Amino acid sequence: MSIKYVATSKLPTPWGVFAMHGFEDTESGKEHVALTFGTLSADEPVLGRIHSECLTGDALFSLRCDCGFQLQAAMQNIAETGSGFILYLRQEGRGIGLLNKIRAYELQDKGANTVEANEQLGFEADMRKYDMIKPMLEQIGVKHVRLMTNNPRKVKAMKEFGIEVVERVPLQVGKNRYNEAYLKTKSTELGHMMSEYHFMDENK
Ligand SMILES: Nc1nc2c(ncn2[C@@H]2O[C@H](COP(=O)(O)OP(=O)(O)OP(=O)(O)O)[C@@H](O)[C@H]2O)c(=O)[nH]1
Ligand SMILES: [Zn+2]
Repeated sequence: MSIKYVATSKLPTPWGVFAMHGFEDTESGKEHVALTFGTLSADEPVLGRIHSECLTGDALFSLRCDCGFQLQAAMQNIAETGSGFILYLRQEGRGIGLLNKIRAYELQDKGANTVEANEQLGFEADMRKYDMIKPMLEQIGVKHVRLMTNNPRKVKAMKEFGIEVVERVPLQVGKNRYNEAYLKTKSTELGHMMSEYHFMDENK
């Protein structure tokens, strides 16, 4: 993998003005983004999130998953803390791509769970790789992280790449009647830590 830093711009959001840093994986052609807020320290732990692309949840308001709610909560937490980062990684559908995710959703509409659907399509449950994290964090100057996630695989991956995860910060938001079974499968089959999830108010 070779990750090339390309450019930085401002990204004004409802939670404040982030900086948006663009990266290219020159081997795969994938374009990744790092958002940063405030001044990041290389010596102190920084609040951050590694977020995998979910077009349906992040941009199309889907209630099938928790992604969009987690992204918003992470941006809000970072702004309230005064500093932090989000690595927005273009590995849609846990690495199988958007169209295969729609195929997987079709199978889930017929009764498969999220893991079974991937397997019926010939994929592993989670195909993501995290080797872009290290060069991206190097570019934004982060070495020690308070990681917002419920996913133990992300914590493990960061440690494998030599980044210290000082703390795992739970990010359990957006539970609703459409993603309840999906969240349960993430917990039982993929090892996610889910103890603090509460139902969202869908009328909000
Ligand atoms: N293949 C597949 N991918 C899904 C499905 N539902 C959501 N996804 C993808 O799962 C990924 C979720 O990524 P993250 O938001 O980083 O979350 P996570 O790995 O579950 O861990 P957290 O940090 O706890 O949120 C995204 O790439 C989604 O597109 C599904 O049913 N099938
Ligand atoms: Zn999602």
